[in-house]
Amino acid sequence: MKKVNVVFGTVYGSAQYTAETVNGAIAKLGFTTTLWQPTELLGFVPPQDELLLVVCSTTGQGDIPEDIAPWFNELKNNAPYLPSLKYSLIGLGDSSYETFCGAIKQFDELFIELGAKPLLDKLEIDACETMEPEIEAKTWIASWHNAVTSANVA
Ligand SMILES: Cc1cc2nc3c(=O)[nH]c(=O)nc-3n(C[C@H](O)[C@H](O)[C@H](O)COP(=O)(O)O)c2cc1C
Repeated sequence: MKKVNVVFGTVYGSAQYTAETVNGAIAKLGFTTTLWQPTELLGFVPPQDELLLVVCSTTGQGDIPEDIAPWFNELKNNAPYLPSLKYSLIGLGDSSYETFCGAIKQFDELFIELGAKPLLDKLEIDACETMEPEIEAKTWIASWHNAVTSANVA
């Protein structure tokens, strides 16, 4: 089975808890996972023969949290070409902002620029609708697993 890299960006900790929960759920499915701390990410170029899952909240006005912003900027500036990379995205946001889940949308645009391919539609979790984003994310992992299996990339 492929290895899975789980990375997260957070301000108040919800995205971290969500990332920890999905990391556990993916490991339970039999995948080998690495849960990266945002501080460890500088210099990390996602290996293209492994899967990438980004869990990220939005701050400011559609902005990327400060903890993961250096990695985002590094990827943007270095622009590694990653045509074989399959990525998945979970965004945490609040639909009372016009820039709902703006950070995960920025990640989506960045990975498309780098040539990477989304494994399935991103999940956007709305704080107006749930206080427990990790539960929605854990349910979504079933779709993620289906996509991995049907794309035959496991
Ligand atoms: C100061 C501030 C600014 C925010 N800006 C946005 C935003 O632009 N778009 C959005 O969708 N959510 C926004 N949010 C909502 C957070 O993304 C949401 O509450 C999320 O669950 C927080 O996750 P975290 O604990 O991982 O940081 C904002 C929240 C705060 C407190």
